[in-house]
Amino acid sequence: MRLYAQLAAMVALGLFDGIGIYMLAPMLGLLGLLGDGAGGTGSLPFAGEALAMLRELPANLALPVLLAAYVLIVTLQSLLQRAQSIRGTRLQQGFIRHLRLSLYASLMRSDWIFFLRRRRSDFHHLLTSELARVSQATYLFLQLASSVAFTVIQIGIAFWLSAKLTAVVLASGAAIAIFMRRKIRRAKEVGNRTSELSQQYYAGLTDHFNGIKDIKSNRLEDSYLDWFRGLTGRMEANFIAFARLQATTSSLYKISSAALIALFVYLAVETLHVGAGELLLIVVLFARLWPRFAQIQSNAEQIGSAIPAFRSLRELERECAVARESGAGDAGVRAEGLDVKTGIECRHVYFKYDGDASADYALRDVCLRIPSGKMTAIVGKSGAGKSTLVDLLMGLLEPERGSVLIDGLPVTGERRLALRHAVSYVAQEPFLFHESIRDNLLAVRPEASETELWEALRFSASEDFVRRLPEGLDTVVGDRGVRLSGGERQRLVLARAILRKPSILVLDEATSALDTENEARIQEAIDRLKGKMTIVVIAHRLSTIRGSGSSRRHGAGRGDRSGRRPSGRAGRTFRRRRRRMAGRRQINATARAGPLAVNYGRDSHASERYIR
Ligand SMILES: Nc1ncnc2c1ncn2[C@@H]1O[C@H](COP(=O)(O)OP(=O)(O)OP(=O)(O)O)[C@@H](O)[C@H]1O
Repeated sequence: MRLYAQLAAMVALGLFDGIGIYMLAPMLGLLGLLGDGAGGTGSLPFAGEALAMLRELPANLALPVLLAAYVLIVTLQSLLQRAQSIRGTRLQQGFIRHLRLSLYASLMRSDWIFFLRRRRSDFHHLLTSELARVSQATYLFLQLASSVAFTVIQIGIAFWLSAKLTAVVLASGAAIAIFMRRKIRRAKEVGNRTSELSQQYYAGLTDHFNGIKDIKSNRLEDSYLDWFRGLTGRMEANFIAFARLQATTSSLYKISSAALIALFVYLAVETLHVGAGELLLIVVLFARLWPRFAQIQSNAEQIGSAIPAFRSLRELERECAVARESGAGDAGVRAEGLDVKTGIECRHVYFKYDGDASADYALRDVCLRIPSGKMTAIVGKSGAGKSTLVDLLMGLLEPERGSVLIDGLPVTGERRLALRHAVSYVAQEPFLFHESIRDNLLAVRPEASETELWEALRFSASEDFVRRLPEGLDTVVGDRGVRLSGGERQRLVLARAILRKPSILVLDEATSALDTENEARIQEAIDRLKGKMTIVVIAHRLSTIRGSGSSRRHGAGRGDRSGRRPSGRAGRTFRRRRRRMAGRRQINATARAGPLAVNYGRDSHASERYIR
């Protein structure tokens, strides 16, 4: 509706402008510059009548009345123009915000695998640079619509004044427009290149600043500078190519305009014998119209160059729609956290990252059970698939075959979201927002009280160091928490995870950056959580898990709690199992408090063993 109102305003503006110009005729007639006869105002519709009416007024009033009418028309036109320009900006910004929102929401609702397959910098690029190009193009589109409406009205007026002359001008205009279509195609090519180059620019910058420590410590600055110099050179050349294209079309329009006016005057005077009033108005109209043609062309070129950016945005939105998580953002679906009563189970789960048939499985035929309210550790060497397994357990990934069950029910659709609502995850590389410690903690539970914040900090052995900071809870942690040590970051992220009071706590090598003392404190705290929540711990080595020396250690290829190899019957079983597992990639999951151990190898049949 707003767009239609805007178009109606554009038409009105064109009419006002035409009337303004048309008023020149009686004005000139009144001043005696145009005759009354067929060659003067007499040849113009209404102009002769208007002049006759003005002449009936007292002599000293005619000119002021005419001038006042002129000022009124121009004032109305300006007021309309003002309203139209504000409405135009509203329309443009409304459209851009809608695009921004729908793209961001689509990204947020896409599944995890979608993010694993895409480069993050592409999202930044699309949501900033490409969106800015689309925003500019939207503004130009409105301007173009306004120019077209204006032009059509003025051509209508010109037709009314002199159909023959207008037909000549329009035919020339059409010929030029056909010729100029090539320029619009060329503008699209330049636009494609702009998209590619700015995508490379964003991706490069993101990578380089993420890896700035490596660059600085390995003295790689010069090679990155060379890359930057090369890319910015190409961007500059591309920009100049576009400016050249625009300058060429603009000068072509100007030259053709001069040639046309010359032809036009010649035809009017020598062949068509047009009257002076008519000729004057048509020349004024076209002198004003021609720049509009040029502007339409220039706008069309710029819009053409932004079309690739618009296409990329639509394409991303389409991809997000395909990757949309079921239940995510649906009206009425309110994900409440699941309460795990008996446990989480994997039944013959297969998973691979690449959809390709020849791609290797990251997990093959995995069966395991994680009892609720206890702590389960998943142990295996690097690349064994621990993180993948945990992502499946958290409902971030879906198995290609097999199923993940909570309390015996498969995790699909809404239950997947509910499961994630119940999980607190502490990643291998802890992430903190560039905000205060308080804000970082409140991000997961805005209603948490000061006491709860300190409790969580105490739990994660962070209380002492936070109290020592000059601004305490209000200390800003820096970009990704750069102002804190790795261990401090890990402890804060752990505090944040606990603050959510999850029913499942997943710790992915969460104590790897801690010294022995702090690790022991955290493990004591985790011990206290047992029975209150289900805890899943990922570790490279069994030794990472507290009490591996003092508690039971399970899994093929390992000795008993004293570190000695078992002898007798147990020893034979132990050696047999070790031989069977030799050469296989394996994961051992040990339940400290429970009797569960899981062993499986990439090429073996999954086996689930209960020890004791
Ligand atoms: N995003 C991904 N795309 C493709 N393959 C992946 C991806 N992430 C992991 N993989 C592959 O899946 C396998 C298991 O990886 P995963 O990260 O689960 O192992 P991990 O046991 O957690 O390793 P680490 O202890 O080193 O973190 C590896 O072979 C890895 O190369």
